[in-house]
Amino acid sequence: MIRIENLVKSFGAFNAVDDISFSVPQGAFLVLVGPSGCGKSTMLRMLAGLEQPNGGTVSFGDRIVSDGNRGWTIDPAQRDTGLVFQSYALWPHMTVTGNVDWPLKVAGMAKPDRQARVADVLRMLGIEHLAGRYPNEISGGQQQRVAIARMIAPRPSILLFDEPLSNLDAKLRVEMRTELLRVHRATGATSVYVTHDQVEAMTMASHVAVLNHGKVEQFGTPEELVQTPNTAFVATFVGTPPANLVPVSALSPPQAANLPIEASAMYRPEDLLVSATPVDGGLAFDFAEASLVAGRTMLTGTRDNLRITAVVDAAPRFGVGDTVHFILPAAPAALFGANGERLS
Ligand SMILES: Nc1ncnc2c1ncn2[C@@H]1O[C@H](COP(=O)(O)OP(=O)(O)OP(=O)(O)O)[C@@H](O)[C@H]1O
Repeated sequence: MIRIENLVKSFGAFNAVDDISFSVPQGAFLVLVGPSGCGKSTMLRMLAGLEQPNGGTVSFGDRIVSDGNRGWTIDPAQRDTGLVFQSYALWPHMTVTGNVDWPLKVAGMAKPDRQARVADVLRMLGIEHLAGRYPNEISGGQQQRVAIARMIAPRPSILLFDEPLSNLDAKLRVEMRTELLRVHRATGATSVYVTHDQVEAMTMASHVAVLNHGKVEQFGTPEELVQTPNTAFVATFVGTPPANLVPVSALSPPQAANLPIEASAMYRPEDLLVSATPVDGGLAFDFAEASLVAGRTMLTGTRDNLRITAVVDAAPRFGVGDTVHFILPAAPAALFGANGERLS
């Protein structure tokens, strides 16, 4: 189990991590997701013991490993964690085997045990045929597999990943997500995974912490975040495509009736319809783009600073310069106040 209580990390007067608390059970796949600068990497570095918190605690199981209130933290090497970064950071002068063997050697494992363990993890990552190659003789995706093999070889009980797939091309990223989850399950470890990509978060996580400005906007399962977003930020950050948020002041009279004028209404893309001709209660937007998604059409319109997306079974063909009329359901799926808090 990982328990984080009232964790704070400040750089000067600025709180990069601002009083964060949550816990996940053993075996969880926790994803920390949020926009650039929200404090994800700082959180992960505190879990790894690379950064000393200024307040609060981090516990692994029953053991407190960092205590910001008392000003101490257990050394990274003594925390039973493994860390993989975006850059693979393999040792260039060592072969794949040498790289994966190194942490076992440092841990004082006997040679025959090391050989067996290296063979095991190379097989687990599907890279046994690369054992004798040097890092500059293998691809980026293969290097990342080696980095992951090196991390799991000493059997850490907590696996920490900092944007591990961001250097890979789109197709490989999708394949590696599945691979990583397989490795996570095979090791039985608890994983913490940092990404700014909400799709990665929603497809991989058992638990998600959505961070924004050093705070947790919402903590929950991917389903909870999509079905019941607590804030306007979460509503428009998660989901493929994310929900639409329309200021009540921009709605047509039938939809706006009885809603507070300063609020924003949430509509799910799959609850909207589109029309090429004006419709009572419809909202007129400039056509922006359309694409096919699993046999349905995803259609986006823009107007001033507003953007709205519908996913529909069939849509007329629109071109640049056309007006699209979006038809909203009678009531929004959720309502958020001016400061982003959920009203209903
Ligand atoms: N050593 C440091 N000194 C001063 N400020 C720092 C330091 N490390 C991080 N910060 C600041 O703390 C905030 C959080 O940084 P962090 O790297 O944790 O964000 P992040 O969510 O991981 O962002 P990204 O997705 O861009 O990597 C940022 O505003 C950053 O500028």
